[in-house]
Amino acid sequence: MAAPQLPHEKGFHISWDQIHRDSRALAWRLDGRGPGQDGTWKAIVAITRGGMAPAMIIARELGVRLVDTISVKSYDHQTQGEAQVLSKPDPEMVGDGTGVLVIDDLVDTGKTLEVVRGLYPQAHFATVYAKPKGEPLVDTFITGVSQDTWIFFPWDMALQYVEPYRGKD
Ligand SMILES: O=P(O)(O)OC[C@H]1O[C@H](OP(=O)(O)OP(=O)(O)O)[C@H](O)[C@@H]1O
Ligand SMILES: Nc1nc2[nH]cnc2c(=O)[nH]1
Ligand SMILES: [Mg+2]
Repeated sequence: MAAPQLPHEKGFHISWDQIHRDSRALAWRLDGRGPGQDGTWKAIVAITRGGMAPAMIIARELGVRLVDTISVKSYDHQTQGEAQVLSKPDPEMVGDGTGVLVIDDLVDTGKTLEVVRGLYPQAHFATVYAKPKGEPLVDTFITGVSQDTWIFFPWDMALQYVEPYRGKD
């Protein structure tokens, strides 16, 4: 989990309940848009690690049983981040990506999707959240957030005590 790299004025804190609701909404948005019979999708590939949670929900909603992952690690250089593929899904299952849904939790700069799209040009790329710079790289997303927003996912957070607004009683 990369620490916020750019000055991010805003935080967008997502609960488990909200990521579940938004992932379900993405599933409904994707339903019937695949190349298969009745618009079905052949398989789902989750981009690790953030894409695995939405992918599980979408696979369950759309009845997709072929689910695999592509492991991608973003490096943070002084100048720019780049994404490196650590492991790939089963080539028999994925081929050029035809009928495959590639799922991630969010697209920010688009660097991750750019790399994966190069491998599977025929796949359909979907994320739950998108920032403006990454929007050209994604085919379907649910909620747009501003470029200066850092999205906090439930797996990155814990419930904690906060002081009363008016200080100690
Ligand atoms: O559009 P980009 O600028 O490439 O950023 C988007 C990617 O960054 C986050 O993953 P991260 O690299 O933090 O790894 P993780 O999902 O394993 O936590 C997020 O889950 C996306 O995969
Ligand atoms: N958690 C999280 N990871 C990111 N990676 C790139 N942008 C983001 C973001 O806004 N939130
Ligand atoms: Mg990720």
